[in-house]
Amino acid sequence: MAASGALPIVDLAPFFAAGDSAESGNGVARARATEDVREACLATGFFRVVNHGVPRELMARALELSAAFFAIPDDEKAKARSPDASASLPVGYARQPAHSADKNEYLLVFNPGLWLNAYPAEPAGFREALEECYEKLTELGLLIQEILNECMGLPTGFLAGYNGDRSFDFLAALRYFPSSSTEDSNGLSAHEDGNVATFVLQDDVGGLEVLGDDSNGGWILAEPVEGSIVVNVGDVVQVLSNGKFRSATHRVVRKPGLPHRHSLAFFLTVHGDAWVEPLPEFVAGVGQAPRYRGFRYGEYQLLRMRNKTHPPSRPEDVVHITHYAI
Ligand SMILES: O=C(O)CCC(=O)C(=O)O
Ligand SMILES: [Fe+2]
Repeated sequence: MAASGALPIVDLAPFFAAGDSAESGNGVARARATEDVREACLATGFFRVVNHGVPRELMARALELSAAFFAIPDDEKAKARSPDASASLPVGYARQPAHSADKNEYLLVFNPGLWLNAYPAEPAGFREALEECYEKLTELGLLIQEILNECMGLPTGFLAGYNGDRSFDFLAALRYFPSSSTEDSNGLSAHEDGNVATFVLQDDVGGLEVLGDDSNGGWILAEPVEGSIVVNVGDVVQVLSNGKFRSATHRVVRKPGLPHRHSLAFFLTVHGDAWVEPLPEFVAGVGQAPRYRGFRYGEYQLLRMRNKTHPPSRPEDVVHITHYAI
């Protein structure tokens, strides 16, 4: 059961206003927002942003067009897939296999400026809405990365330099199937995201839940709030911070009697060649032993993908970030 309690709200307006000297009202407001992000990352790893720079009209339009896309017949949706089965990226439409515990279908879009995506022909305007969302969510992602840099106490611009390549980010348009009272309610099993941070827009159906920290226990409902974007930190930040910042555990639950649920999730990631290990600021600098071995991000991504394509028969063989724990 989802515990009551709400996600912390972070107002990003001061980052879009002019004037950023530490003494100005704006500087104070930025510092407050940064502290709010820090507290959320130390607790559950989840928060909600408002005044985030992604136009409301665009969010509503993208979700509406996404619903229109998923409503077309399956054989039509299946056409929005890479024509080349050996393509290096899983662009386009896919549906969870029937045996999967996850009950959803999705359309994946990679950086439109760098990759050839597979878009559906219908509905008109969907491709444009996805590409606009991609651009705006990348901007938001980089702003949040800058804020994380600040709240992790890293030298100015460190994360921007470490993660300056945008070729592995992606956007997922998701649709969850309604659940009948005779099946279990899982929509997306409890998991942590492997990336830097994830940004979720959702319709008004609800179902995204976040695992609370020790003080509030249980699952917290990330309720739909129009115009807001739910943000969670992923495994890369957890490792860089040597476990100090939480990669949030979350899931999607389907309640019987509710219609399909639609969401758009943007994944800010690092390049596959990026080396991920606890940063000195969180290890030697503070007299702590590293809690993770270093790894190449692409290796972790492949192992996680194999969890899905070849689910291990023993649950303990599913690869999580604990794979690299010392
Ligand atoms: O659909 C959502 O609200 C969340 C999706 C998610 O957690 C994921 O795709 O990793
Ligand atoms: Fe997730």
